[in-house]
Amino acid sequence: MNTIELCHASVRREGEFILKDVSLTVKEGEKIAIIGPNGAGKSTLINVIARNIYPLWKPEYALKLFGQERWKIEDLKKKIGIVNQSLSWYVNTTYSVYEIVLSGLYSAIGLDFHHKVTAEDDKKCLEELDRIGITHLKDKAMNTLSSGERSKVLLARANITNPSLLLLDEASNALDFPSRSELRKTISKYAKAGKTILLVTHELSEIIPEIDRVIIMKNGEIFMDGKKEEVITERILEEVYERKIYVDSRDGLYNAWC
Ligand SMILES: Nc1ncnc2c1ncn2[C@@H]1O[C@H](COP(=O)(O)OP(=O)(O)OP(=O)(O)O)[C@@H](O)[C@H]1O
Repeated sequence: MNTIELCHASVRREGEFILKDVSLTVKEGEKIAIIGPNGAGKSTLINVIARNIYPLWKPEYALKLFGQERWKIEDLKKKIGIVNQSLSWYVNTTYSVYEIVLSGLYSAIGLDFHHKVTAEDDKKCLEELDRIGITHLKDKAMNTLSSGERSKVLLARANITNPSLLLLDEASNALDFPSRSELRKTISKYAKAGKTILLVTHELSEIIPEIDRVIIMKNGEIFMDGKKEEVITERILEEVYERKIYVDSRDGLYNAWC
């Protein structure tokens, strides 16, 4: 089964197309990295898939998720875990880390009087905090955390429903070296558990060995989509970024600089 079938998605903002007729099929269990210059449309694509943004209507436009076009949004949200920079702003509140992670179960940001927290929900939250290594932050207010700590909370929140699709848009924002390494290991575990993963990143070193497909976006379009070894080359990256790029790889991980 395909987890994502997106056909002919276009998004226009302020008179400009920021996504231009993009089509994308992702098979169940696939792990994909999406790279490309700033402003290329990566986050827009992720937001279209998460149904946070609705593309221009045209007869050929379609978005099927998990084989279905129509979804009750609350059911869909439980199947998709998302980390992005907008969420990073939204969670910057006086809610505690525990409340923010737990509220992922209810597709909310923070707890409200109508959220009935069960013992099972509490257990899931504590497990997730432990998995990401942030149990010690449990009672801290979100607006007192460092950026890196906030990124870890978002990752825990994204996974609390045990979603089968993870959309990770610059999830490693502000993480230090050891935390990045931990993040790689965590994503690797999610990958081995069979989850479908779309990882948007500027850091090629985050493209874990389990990711074998890489999509490059440029100017609102898919510039290239293929096997990691064929896409991450100096020649292709130079064409995309329009400058001299050096690529190195070690132990299955890549690094690029210019
Ligand atoms: N609401 C909006 N109104 C106007 N322009 C927008 C809006 N949202 C996005 N854009 C523009 O669309 C383009 C694509 O944005 P998007 O965030 O998808 O890029 P990106 O590839 O994720 O970039 P980055 O790597 O910098 O995060 C950018 O030029 C951005 O300025």
